[in-house]
Amino acid sequence: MKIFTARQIAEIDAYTIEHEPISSIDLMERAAGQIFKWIISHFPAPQSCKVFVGPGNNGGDGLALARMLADKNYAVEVFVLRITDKISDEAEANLERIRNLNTLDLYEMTSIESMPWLFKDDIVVDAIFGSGLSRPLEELSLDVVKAINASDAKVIAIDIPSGLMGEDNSKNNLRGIVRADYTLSLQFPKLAFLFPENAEYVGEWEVLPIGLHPEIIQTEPTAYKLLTREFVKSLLMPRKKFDHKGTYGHGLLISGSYGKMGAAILASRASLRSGIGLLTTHIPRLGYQIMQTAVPEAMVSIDRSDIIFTEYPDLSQFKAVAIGPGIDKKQNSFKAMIDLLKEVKVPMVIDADAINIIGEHPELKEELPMGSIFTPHVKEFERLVGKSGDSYTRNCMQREFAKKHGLSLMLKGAYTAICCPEGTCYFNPTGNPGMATAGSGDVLTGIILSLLSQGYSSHIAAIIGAYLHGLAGDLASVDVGVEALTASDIIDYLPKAWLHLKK
Ligand SMILES: NC(=O)C1=CN([C@@H]2O[C@H](COP(=O)(O)OP(=O)(O)OC[C@H]3O[C@@H](n4cnc5c(N)ncnc54)[C@H](OP(=O)(O)O)[C@@H]3O)[C@@H](O)[C@H]2O)[C@H](O)CC1
Ligand SMILES: [K+]
Repeated sequence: MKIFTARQIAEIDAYTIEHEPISSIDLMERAAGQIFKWIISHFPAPQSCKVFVGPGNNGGDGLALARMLADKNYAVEVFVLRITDKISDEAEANLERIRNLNTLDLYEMTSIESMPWLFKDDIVVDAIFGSGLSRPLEELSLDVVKAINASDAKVIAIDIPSGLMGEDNSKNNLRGIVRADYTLSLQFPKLAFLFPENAEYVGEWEVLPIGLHPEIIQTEPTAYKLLTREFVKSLLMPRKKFDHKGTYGHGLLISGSYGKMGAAILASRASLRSGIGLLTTHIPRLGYQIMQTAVPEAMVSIDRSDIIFTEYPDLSQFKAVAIGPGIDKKQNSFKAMIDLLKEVKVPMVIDADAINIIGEHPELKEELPMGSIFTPHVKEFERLVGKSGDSYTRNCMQREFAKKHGLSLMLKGAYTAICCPEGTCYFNPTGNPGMATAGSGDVLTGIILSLLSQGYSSHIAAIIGAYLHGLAGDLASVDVGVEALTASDIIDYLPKAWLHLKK
């Protein structure tokens, strides 16, 4: 699903009005109708509804919604914030439609003195500002937002919480943003919904389709996309009857150190559960027996060191290489890593301490094989790319790094972001907080190595890998819950995740 900027949404809106064709007031009626349907299905018993309305079309949506709710016997009070003399034509028309209705109460607010008391059982509809917000809130709108946030009422934001910018909130006044329980976004999610620091404003969010024109949605370019099952499924390569294990590639996993052999086991098992033809796992000598016992399907390559990674086998037979899970940052590992980066010609997955080694030796960034995939969590990301004060800026740095070095850079977390060399950033919707657990990243590395070895191109392997990993975690959490979920559970649910994805 494409994610557009506020400016693009306005263009898509205008295109729809011209080419469907539909009048803009009817499009607003359609948007309000969708929100109305959502509210009556989630809050079916008519109850007290206080609708706060701003000067633009977001306010217009709120006014049309107020009329619909009043018609359905909800006790509706509408508060029109007189912030400026300007009011959009559609908001004005919807204001006229309710001005003489006796089914609702209409108030004009010129100061915070007329702010009503908000009760716990009230539904507050936030229709003050939408995608047309151009600057941080001040004066009356700021005061109203603070009062809404101080209440216990259930807050439903239309399109986007008022005060939140669709993309960049690095210079915003964070005290002037509505903290919604639910955000009902029209047709597309906003980029800001996918950043962790905005979760407290957005609450639970849903996208409500309002029938914007499919032609422009398809042709309008965007750098941001939210993955869907249909899209990820469309990337899968079919398996053919006469395929053999050579068809699905031979991958090399460099993993494990003294005390961290579990990482090698987890990544190997995940790789084997994701369709790889042959897997060789290179480990320090001490791990030999445990590896052969725990993962009999994997071949083992033994390092001369008992405890760390210091060398690697002949690379000619491998279609892809993964390095990082459970290795250490010792000097000899660093030396072996330099040699490996210079020699390797196939795509690589670079994870964990392998990322940290590169972060500590920035000169290595110039050696990175094209088509590599980096899979840092936020701390590793900072060591590799640099620090930033907010997620939007971090995302810009991430996209820039991927483009500059010609590689895929995945930032792990809720809505894992995968930035590709050509500039697109995909966000992954699968996964849950139970997956923030030891070994979860090792499993992901194993899955991606497996996909690369099977011949998927780097960014596609990263996309399928992230989606599948999160899906396995989601399916596991249904049965084991989020607290008890372990990395081994994610592996155990990979078969179900594959079936679910291909359904
Ligand atoms: N997705 C769609 O296609 C549809 C969306 N709809 C709804 O429309 C809004 C967007 O409407 P728009 O009128 O563009 O924007 P707003 O409602 O957010 O309001 C813009 C007006 O507010 C002024 N403004 C902006 N920031 C501030 C501020 N901080 N303080 C005071 N005033 C502010 C702005 O003035 P400018 O000076 O910036 O020009 C505008 O006057 C969308 O979110 C949906 O809810 C349609 O209903 C259906 C189709
Ligand atoms: K809003």
